[in-house]
Amino acid sequence: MSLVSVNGLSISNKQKDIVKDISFQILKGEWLAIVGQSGSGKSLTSSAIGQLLGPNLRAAGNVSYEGMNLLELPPKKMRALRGTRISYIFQDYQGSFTPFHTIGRHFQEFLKTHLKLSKDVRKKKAEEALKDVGLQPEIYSRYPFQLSGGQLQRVSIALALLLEPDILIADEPTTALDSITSFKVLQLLEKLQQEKGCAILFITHDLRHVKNHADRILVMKEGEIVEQGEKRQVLDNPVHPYTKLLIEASSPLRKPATEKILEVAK
Ligand SMILES: Nc1ncnc2c1ncn2[C@@H]1O[C@H](COP(=O)(O)OP(=O)(O)OP(=O)(O)O)[C@@H](O)[C@H]1O
Repeated sequence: MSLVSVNGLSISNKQKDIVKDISFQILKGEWLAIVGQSGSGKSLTSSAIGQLLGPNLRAAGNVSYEGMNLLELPPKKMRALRGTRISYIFQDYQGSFTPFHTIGRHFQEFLKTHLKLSKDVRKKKAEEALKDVGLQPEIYSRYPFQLSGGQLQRVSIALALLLEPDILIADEPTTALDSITSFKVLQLLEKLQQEKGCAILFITHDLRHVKNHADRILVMKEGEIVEQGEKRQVLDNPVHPYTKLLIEASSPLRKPATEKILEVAK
């Protein structure tokens, strides 16, 4: 069942279209990965869904969610949806935290904005959420700089999932983490996704993560979707030459076709 339906989305600045008339669906509870070369428009696409584009960019088309076009939603309504029904986590998780506020204060303020609960209940909810992402309750009184990258990204996952959103948009959430920590964070994300039933729109460069976790894949190149389908179909029988190159380049057993990739990436 479709949760979000993107139809004819274009993103442009004054000079040109950067994302060009793309259409795709995010299905309820699925893990949809967007892959593609740097600059292909993955992040802009995910930002447009939550009206997070920079002021010099314009999105046209339709992003349908529960009968609304998210592109045209008044900013106040969009802010109310973000964090509750549609959540984000980013590569730059450090930037999501105020350095001189404890982790507990981040939870307190987030919950205060969205729910009417007493301070003690908010604290209890925060500690439970920390436990869900494998962190000790003591983390509540720590400051962001006292946590490792992996711990901090877990906290941002806990915050993003706190109000059980329908969709979590994860824009390269593990790029800044070492590979073992990335692996653990993504395992955790998949476990929570299964428990809570939310869909994940996952932006990544890394086909290994796609192989491990995605249900479906969208391949973007130069602002267009060149291929989309079920994971196995796309990985085992890629149709577009660019998808074939991406897969070839990510295979540890084959010599990366660097020259060809550079040529396609031009
Ligand atoms: N605010 C902006 N104004 C103008 N151009 C922008 C803006 N933000 C991004 N771009 C350009 O739009 C293109 C797509 O950017 P986007 O960040 O979506 O790419 P991406 O596929 O997510 O890349 P990466 O994998 O490197 O993060 C890039 O060429 C980028 O330079």
